[in-house]
Amino acid sequence: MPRFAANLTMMFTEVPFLDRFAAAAEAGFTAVEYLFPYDFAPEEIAERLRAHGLRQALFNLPPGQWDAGDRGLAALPDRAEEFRASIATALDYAKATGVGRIHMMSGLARREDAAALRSYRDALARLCDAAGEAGLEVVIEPINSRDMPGYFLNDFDFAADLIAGLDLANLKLQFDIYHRQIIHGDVLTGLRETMPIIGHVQIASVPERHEPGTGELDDLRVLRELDALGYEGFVGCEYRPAGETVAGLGWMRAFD
Ligand SMILES: O=C(O)C(=O)[C@H](O)CO
Ligand SMILES: [Mg+2]
Repeated sequence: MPRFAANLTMMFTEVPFLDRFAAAAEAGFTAVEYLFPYDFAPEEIAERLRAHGLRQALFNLPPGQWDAGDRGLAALPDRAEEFRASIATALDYAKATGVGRIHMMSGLARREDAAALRSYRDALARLCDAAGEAGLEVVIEPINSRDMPGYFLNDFDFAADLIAGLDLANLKLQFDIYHRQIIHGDVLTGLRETMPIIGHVQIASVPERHEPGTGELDDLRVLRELDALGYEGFVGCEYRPAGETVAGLGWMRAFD
C-alpha cells in the first residue's frame, strides 16, 4: 500500500497553512509535504508535525522570488550566490522537520545554454554534498512546459541522464505522475525503467490536476504498479481538490 503524503500547498486550503497539519492528520494522513515552508519559522512547522504525529516527506529549496516569476535558481549562473545561501536555509528547515529529502528546482533557462547546464550541474553537486553530510537525499523533478513554460528540467530522459552522469549517491528522481503523463505518457514503462533512481513520487489526475482517478489515466492501476515494483517511499498527493478536500478523499479507500 502506498504511503501517501498530503501536499499542504494544494490540499486543505480551506484553512490557513499552519492549520492544514491538523486537518491532514484528522483526515487520516500520517505524512505531509508542501512546496515551501519559508513563511514560517522552522520551529513553528516542527511543532505542528509533532503535535499531530506527522512525518515530513518533502519540501523544496527556496526558489528565488516566486511572485516575481522565479522557479528555482540552480540553472541561473548569475544567481549562484543566492543559490548557495538557499542551501543553508533549506538545511535548517530539514533539521527542524526531520525530512529525508529536499527538492531542488532548476529555474527557467534553456537546456541548450551551456552556462545554464554548467550552473545546474555545479549546483547539484554542491547541494548533494551538503545534503549528504546531513544525511539527506536530493530530488529533481521534470515539470511539464504547459504548467511551467521555460522550466529548465522539462524532460524525464534528460533528468535520468543527468543523474547517471553526475553519479552522486544521494541524487534521485522525483517522479510526478502528472508531469510524466503530460510530457511523455508511457507512465508504467517510465516507472519500471527509472525505479532504481526514484526518490519521491507525486500524483494528480491529468489534465485537471484534481483527485487521482478522475482523469485520463487509470491512476489506481499506476499506484498498484508502484507497489508491485517495490516502491517504499512516499506518494505526495499534489493535486488541487475539485471541491472540498475531505469530500474528495474517497479514491484513497481503494487502499484501505
Ligand atoms: O509543480 C510540481 O509538480 C512540484 O512538485 C514542484 O514542487 C513545484 O512546482
Ligand atoms: Mg510535483
